[in-house]
Amino acid sequence: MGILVAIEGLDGAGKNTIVGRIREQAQHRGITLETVAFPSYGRHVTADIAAEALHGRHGDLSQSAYAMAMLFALDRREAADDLRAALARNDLLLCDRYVASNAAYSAARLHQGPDGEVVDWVGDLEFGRFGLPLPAHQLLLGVPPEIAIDRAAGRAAADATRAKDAYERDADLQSRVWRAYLDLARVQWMSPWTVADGDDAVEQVLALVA
Ligand SMILES: Nc1ncnc2c1ncn2[C@@H]1O[C@H](COP(=O)(O)OP(=O)(O)OP(=O)(O)O)[C@@H](O)[C@H]1O
Ligand SMILES: Cc1cn([C@H]2C[C@H](O)[C@@H](COP(=O)(O)O)O2)c(=O)[nH]c1=O
Repeated sequence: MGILVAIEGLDGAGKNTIVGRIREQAQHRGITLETVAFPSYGRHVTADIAAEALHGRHGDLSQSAYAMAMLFALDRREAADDLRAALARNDLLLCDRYVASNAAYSAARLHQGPDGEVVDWVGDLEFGRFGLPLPAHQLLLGVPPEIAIDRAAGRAAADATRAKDAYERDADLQSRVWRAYLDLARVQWMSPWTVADGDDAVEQVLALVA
């Protein structure tokens, strides 16, 4: 039975890049690993509708923080059996975004803290009612908004399929999400957290299964 580790961070922080580096190092070290990214674009309709809403479709759907969080939560609920199976056959299951993304973005949208109503609602819904596995560890990529926003802009300029969505275009929201993530890490929401980047992030994750 393996462990689930969630990689969290801002849009453009470099989560996908770090996950790739951890995968490469895990292979060298004989650690069995699977990775999964949320939202599950192209696999679950809930994820695709959420993305479409953040690109201006589906009327006023994206205006509701709770409606958006519910779509992201239902996307993970559909993946729950696959997550448990991946945990059973690997040392490490690495999630590029997990439940804490919902907690951080929802809290930031609603101007609430880590002890606010929406963070409790996300935890109760996803870990309680939906029975999603708790992460053994949550790693927040220590990349602040001014850097993450630049990286997301560079990516959008280089790749027409990565145009910025409503969350990525909102610099104030990104700053509040950063604060929300730091708060979740400070209170060690749901499981142990660390904040790291680059080689430190890679080594911290691999040390959990060494
Ligand atoms: N350490 C780094 N230094 C400079 N650029 C980086 C670094 N890590 C990632 N990038 C670049 O920043 C951009 C965003 O990286 P990436 O796609 O890994 O971020 P992400 O956190 O997965 O983003 P999102 O959540 O928005 O999908 C990419 O163009 C990537 O090449
Ligand atoms: C999984 C998840 C994501 N979000 C937010 C975070 C991003 O701004 C968008 C889309 O995610 P991507 O990594 O940029 O593709 O959705 C969220 O609010 N809640 C979640 O659970």
